[in-house]
Amino acid sequence: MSAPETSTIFALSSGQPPAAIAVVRLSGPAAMTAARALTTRDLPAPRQAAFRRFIDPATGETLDEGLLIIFPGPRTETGEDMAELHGHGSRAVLRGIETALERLPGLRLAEPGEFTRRAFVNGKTDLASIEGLGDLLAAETALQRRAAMAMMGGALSRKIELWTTGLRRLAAEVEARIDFSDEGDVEATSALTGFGDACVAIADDMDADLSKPSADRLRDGVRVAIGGPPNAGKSTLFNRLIGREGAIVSPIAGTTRDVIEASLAIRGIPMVIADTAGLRGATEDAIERVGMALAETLIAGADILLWLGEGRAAPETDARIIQVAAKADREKERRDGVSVSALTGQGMDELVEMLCDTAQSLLPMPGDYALSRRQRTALQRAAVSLRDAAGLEDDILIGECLRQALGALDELTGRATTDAVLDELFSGFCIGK
Ligand SMILES: Nc1nc2c(c(=O)[nH]1)N(C=O)[C@@H](CNc1ccc(C(=O)N[C@@H](CCC(=O)O)C(=O)O)cc1)CN2
Ligand SMILES: Nc1nc2c(ncn2[C@@H]2O[C@H](COP(=O)(O)OP(=O)(O)OP(=O)(O)O)[C@@H](O)[C@H]2O)c(=O)[nH]1
Ligand SMILES: [Mg+2]
Repeated sequence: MSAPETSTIFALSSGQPPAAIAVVRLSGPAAMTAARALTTRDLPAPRQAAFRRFIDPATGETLDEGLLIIFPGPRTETGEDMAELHGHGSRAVLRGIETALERLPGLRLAEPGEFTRRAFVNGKTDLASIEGLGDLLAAETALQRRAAMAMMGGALSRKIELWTTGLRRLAAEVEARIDFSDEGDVEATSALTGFGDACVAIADDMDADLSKPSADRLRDGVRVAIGGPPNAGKSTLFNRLIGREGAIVSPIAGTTRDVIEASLAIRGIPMVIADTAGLRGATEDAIERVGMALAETLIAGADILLWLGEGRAAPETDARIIQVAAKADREKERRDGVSVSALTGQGMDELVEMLCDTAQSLLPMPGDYALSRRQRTALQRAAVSLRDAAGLEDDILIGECLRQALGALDELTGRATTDAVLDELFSGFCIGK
């Protein structure tokens, strides 16, 4: 553990001024004396809001009036002494309070994420939970919020602890064997019944987590492409889905050339819906040809394809395909897929329902966390090392694999993380968090 912090940090933790109320937080050894210096009367009882005037200790001038709360460490968010001034959120008030604080010895403005970083350094939280907090701060939809809350609440951290405990036990077994192997007649670890199985069981558990939907889809939205031949009604459907005239509609075949994207949440599910150029065998128009190539690329990389195929087969794609029989108000004969008229709205509820059900299956279950790219790569390395360990004969090599797996897990919790990784992570946070 590193040396205790000597500096006391402060920052506006609420939204940017002007605002109704502003919360200035302080954390560090001088938090209490600073709170005392800036307010009238005595410090209130811990964790109880009390009304005070906020004064500039240099001049005695009243800057504002508001609520003061003190939080004596170590049972605080950062583990240090903390205080909060809840004042009025004007620029002038904030400038007055910040200037007064800055002049006090040992106080300085916090860096982005520095409160959270102190919580981490003081063992109040681990990296997985902090990544959950970062996701929560960025959450725009209910689904994102639920996944972030699960991660922040320690659902992944607890799982990592379980794997770590299991791995340490296996590693200790191997170490003991290596130590005693000079004394002869010690069975190799690989020959022990259950050792390989125990490694594989943990790796399987990790892979089960890795096979779940990733945070990318949750953060960026499920990619939905609308495709089909020219004039099929793709742009009309696109406009109906996004609720505005985002794409040009016309009776001329080949109207849409560019990919037109809209990000939105439908029934709380984040999606990026893309309208594409109509696909047809041949065209004389060079620009339309480029548009068709763009459409094909986009369809190939989509998660879901709404295919307005009119009997034609969809192009190569890994996307889940939903067949749409468009212009249902006009075309009366039975066709494959959901009958929809984007013009009249007929069948739209059914289509949206199918779209949402399919999108849902690509996203984490409500209440389950989603792994970030950083977390996935670390966990993948742990699982691979474990499977390696299960297949080896030599105890020294087995021990090395287990150490590597443990190292990968330590990166997830932050037990073994470089300053560069921490800098990167916390720099994405706001000042005051
Ligand atoms: N006014 C205000 N609201 C806020 C925060 C804040 O700092 N100030 N938060 C800022 O993030 C969030 C709440 N997070 C918090 C996290 C830990 C502790 C805390 O005191 N933890 C202690 C004791 C916990 C307990 O009593 O069970 C600890 O962990 O030891 C407080 C707030 C959201 N709302
Ligand atoms: N009756 C009826 N007409 C529709 C419907 N949807 C689209 N249309 C008409 O069909 C024509 C083509 O519609 P678009 O939405 O531009 O078709 P598109 O598939 O985007 O065509 P391209 O961009 O050229 O590939 C327009 O005249 C629309 O008004 C529908 O549900 N019912
Ligand atoms: Mg179009």
